Amino acid sequence: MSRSAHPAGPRHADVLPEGHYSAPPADLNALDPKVWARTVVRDDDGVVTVGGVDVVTLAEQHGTPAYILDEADFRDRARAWRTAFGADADVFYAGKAFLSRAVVRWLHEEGLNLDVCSGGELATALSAGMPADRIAFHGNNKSTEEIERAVDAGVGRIVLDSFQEIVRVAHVAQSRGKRQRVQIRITVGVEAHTHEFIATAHEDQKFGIPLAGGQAAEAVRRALQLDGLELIGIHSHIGSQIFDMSGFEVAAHRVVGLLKDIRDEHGVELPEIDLGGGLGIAYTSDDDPSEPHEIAKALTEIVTRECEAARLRTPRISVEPGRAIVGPTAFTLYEVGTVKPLDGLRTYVSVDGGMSDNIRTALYDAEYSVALVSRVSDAAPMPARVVGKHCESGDIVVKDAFLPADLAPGDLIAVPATGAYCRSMASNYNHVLRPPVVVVHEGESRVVVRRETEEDLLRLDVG
Ligand SMILES: Cc1ncc(COP(=O)(O)O)c(C=O)c1O
Ligand SMILES: N[C@@H](CCCC[NH3+])C(=O)O
Repeated sequence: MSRSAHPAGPRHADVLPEGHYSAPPADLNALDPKVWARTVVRDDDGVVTVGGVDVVTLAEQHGTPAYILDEADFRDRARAWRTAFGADADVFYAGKAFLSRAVVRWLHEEGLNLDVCSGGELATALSAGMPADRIAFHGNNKSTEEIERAVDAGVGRIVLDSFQEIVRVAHVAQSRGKRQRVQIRITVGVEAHTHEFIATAHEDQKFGIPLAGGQAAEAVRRALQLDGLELIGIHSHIGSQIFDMSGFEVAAHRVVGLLKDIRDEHGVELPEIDLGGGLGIAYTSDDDPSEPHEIAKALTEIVTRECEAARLRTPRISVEPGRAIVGPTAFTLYEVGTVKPLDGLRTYVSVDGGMSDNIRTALYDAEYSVALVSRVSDAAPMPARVVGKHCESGDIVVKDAFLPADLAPGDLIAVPATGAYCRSMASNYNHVLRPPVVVVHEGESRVVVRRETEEDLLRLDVG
């Protein structure tokens, strides 16, 4: 790594630029355990290590940018969810957050189930040995071919999302002489306290069947009549990156209300209720997420209380955390390419990736943290913006950050909490190659998803 001198010029502003800046952190070299994977520490020589491997070695061996995933942390968090919910509930990891065969094996070993939402995720899950009966198949527009594959594989449940799908799944199951276990996803009319694009239980959006106007009750009526379906429960997912449990409380109240109506109308008590995922994680030191045992206790109490009030047997609960398991377990390692101080504004730090490896900042105005990880620095904090290499001014990875004023090309910086929805939403914009996922564990690193190559891109271009 070369380290060239930066041009003279203001490297820290007296007046902070517009944005979400608070006072600079007391110690820029400190790594807040809230946002970093659990085995991350700074060595005596100032270099950050994770899983016992230092970031300079990781960059040399695997290149940058790279997603670095802490296996021990992933397993710990998965196990904590499993233990918190206990034997009377099921935890389905939401594969959309990040899925690879290694992840599927860890989930299997740690006793979790898996939520998939496309044929591609289903194929990954099955190819890595996840038993089909522990897979839930989601999606608001599953193709007939995807439904056939799911039914043929014997998935444990298909979550029905529309009236058309009720008929399609019943038809496919019946044509195979099967009875497919299904849940119906409903929208309960909750405005979750999160970004508009990731809230999913208000009525004016594409997911689920509205409770309002009796549509959900009608969907249940139809599903109960079809021989190809075994209706096992009702599903609700209210959104993502949520800290406030009150949305789940309202959702549980309304789902249980529907279970009661079903009992009264059909004389059937559906045995399961799925409250989806959506639990928030810390992206910056300002975020305070709950622990899995607190979430499990709160959700179980809400459902039990609502069922007692409705004189229903408490159904088996399932949840679908994605971000809360994988999000904190990884960071993205970048090399600084250019450092551009803009007078009276801030310093633009360009890295070798960008919106193609993390679209969340551009898409949701998401906030991230960042730290210099290849060395320590005693330099003053400078207001900075970490940007990528794409031909797009919105190509921002970390919008408002402080980095040390002596930051220079060749330094390694890392953005924590990028385990969820970064690799899984990565693109090839500008034909930039998607980074690898490197797993670190007990002093070893290994690639579980390799870096894309130009040959990969050219192979797709058959014209
Ligand atoms: C149905 C369903 N379940 C689970 C999840 C996982 O959400 P999160 O990663 O926020 O826990 C999602 C995504 O929002 C989802 O749509
Ligand atoms: N992809 C989103 C969340 C949507 C999750 C799936 N419904 C994110 O990065 O926050």
